[in-house]
Amino acid sequence: MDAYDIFKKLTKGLSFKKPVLGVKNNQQKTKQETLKQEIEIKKEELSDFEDVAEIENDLENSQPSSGSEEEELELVDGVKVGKKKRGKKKKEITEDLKKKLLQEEENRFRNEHGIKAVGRHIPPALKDFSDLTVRYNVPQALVDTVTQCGYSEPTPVQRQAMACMLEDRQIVACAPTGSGKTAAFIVPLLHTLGTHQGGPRALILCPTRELAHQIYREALRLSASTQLRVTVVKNLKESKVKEREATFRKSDIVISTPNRLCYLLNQDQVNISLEKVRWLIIDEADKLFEGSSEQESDFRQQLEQIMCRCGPKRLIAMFSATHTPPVARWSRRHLRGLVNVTVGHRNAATSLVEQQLLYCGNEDGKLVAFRQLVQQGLKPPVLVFVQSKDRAKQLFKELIYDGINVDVIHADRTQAQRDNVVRSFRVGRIWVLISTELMGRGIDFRGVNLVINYDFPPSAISYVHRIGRAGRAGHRGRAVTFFTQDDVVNLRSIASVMKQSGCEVPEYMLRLKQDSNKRKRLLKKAPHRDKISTILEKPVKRKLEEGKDSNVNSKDTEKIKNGKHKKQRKIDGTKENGARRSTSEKENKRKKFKKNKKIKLTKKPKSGS
Ligand SMILES: Nc1ncnc2c1ncn2[C@@H]1O[C@H](COP(=O)(O)OP(=O)(O)OP(=O)(O)O)[C@@H](O)[C@H]1O
Repeated sequence: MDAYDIFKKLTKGLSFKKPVLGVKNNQQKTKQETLKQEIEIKKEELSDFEDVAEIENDLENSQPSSGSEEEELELVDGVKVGKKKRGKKKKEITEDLKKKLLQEEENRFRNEHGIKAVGRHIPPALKDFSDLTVRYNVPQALVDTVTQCGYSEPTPVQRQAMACMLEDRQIVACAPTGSGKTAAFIVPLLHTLGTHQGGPRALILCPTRELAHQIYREALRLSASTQLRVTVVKNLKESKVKEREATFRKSDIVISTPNRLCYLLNQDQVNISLEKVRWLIIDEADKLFEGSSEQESDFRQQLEQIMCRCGPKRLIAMFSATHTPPVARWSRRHLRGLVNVTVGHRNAATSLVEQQLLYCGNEDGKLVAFRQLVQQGLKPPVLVFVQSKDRAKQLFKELIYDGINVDVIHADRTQAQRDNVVRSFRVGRIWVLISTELMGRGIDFRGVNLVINYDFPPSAISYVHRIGRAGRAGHRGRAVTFFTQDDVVNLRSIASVMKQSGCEVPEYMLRLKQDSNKRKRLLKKAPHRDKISTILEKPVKRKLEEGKDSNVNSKDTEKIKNGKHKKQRKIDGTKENGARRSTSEKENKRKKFKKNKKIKLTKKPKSGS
């Protein structure tokens, strides 16, 4: 006991005038500050919450009395000055501290997994799949099915989104491509819906038919241990509509594009109720909300129609790898108690893909660059993106005659053809698949090694999704993006995405001026490009002949010099010296095809037709 303490005890209950109090207060302040610091240090040292209350008590008990608190003091034998009861207050402090520490621990866990969650009372992220059973009573059989699918631990988006959905929280989740968003919403649905009752009680909307089928397959896989029925809306021929209606009613989960669903709902002979719908999932939400105004977005009207038909208790969850202002605005307005979940940086490309930009000069240069990539050795499967159906067809014609195992998918192909192509690509019968933006989103082809953006993507968002077809579920991939002078408008935004995901890009690209009007125009209308065709314009040809172009190897140059290179055509379509492969089987087929086409065109229409 020092002089100060003796003095304090002796003067207990007496009041002093300012000068003495001032000294005392200063001393108390410094003591309190030291104590606070001590508590903070101890808190940081704590790793186990259980001990917190105990240590907090110890610290508080060792705390010297402050001016406002009375201390038990024996003045004369048996005469005691009372002490304030602090038990209740202490308990409150301990509870508060416990909560704070739990929250801190939760935040630390989220940070470790790159999860950001914004909203009120956010459910803690799952530590592993067994948390599903412990915290939410999810049947062990369902958890076992998840692990049997090869999912040993939840991905970051699954950790947070599953917990939110299982606590009936509406969410907007934005997580990198290939990070398991599909399972993130399917597993909670399977648990929430419980037993088979029909309905439907959950609707999943997505932008393309291909994606709907893929989600359907994943839902089937994950629901193997349940009695729930899952269906995908397909084939809406008049004759089949009644049949579809029946299947629809018997299903617990229905997957569809908004177009198909609204078409079915609006059929006169169909009477479908969405009253029982509990969950409405919108996958690739930003794609569906594309268009800056309500008039531009058909989807918003379709969504309103669907939402009006659903019961008042329906909940909404939106998922995508990219997040745009229209989605943010809409969700803020319509989703009560919303939790915004973001994994990593918003609108960032997956870090699993090694990205590269390749300047090709012009359209001919692109074809040369493509062939060079082939010569260097492509590791299939390879996905090639072009900007339109016409260009997809043109590139296909070029590559098929190069003997590449290639096919093409675009909106002009029949459903059967599209299904067939997707199946063949999945099983490895096709090595190179040319596609329009149709396959740019959501499609999960396991193990795509290389994505080639033959035509520059119309926006950074499109770029993120396209290259995200590679580097999925933890596997690494590569993306090569061709560009010409015509693509400079969007070059900076794409270079920035690359830089953000850790790729090297030339500094000048990040400093390029951006013309927002031009960029908006490009979003609405793709730039005009020359036809994809093996036309060697003079400067390129000269370079090739001189072997100056770094994109061309010596073999090519040799062939060009000897006039033996494949298929050179002039702009007017006549063949150049040495370009014909009259002996080749493929060339014969081509001639035959042309001949047949001519015959068809010159045939007189039948009378009466
Ligand atoms: N927990 C997990 N562990 C391992 N693999 C997983 C896990 N969850 C999902 N996957 C696999 O990851 C791949 C990508 O999943 P998914 O298609 O759901 O990604 P996504 O996030 O929806 O991608 P995109 O944004 O491109 O649509 C799938 O092949 C899926 O089987």
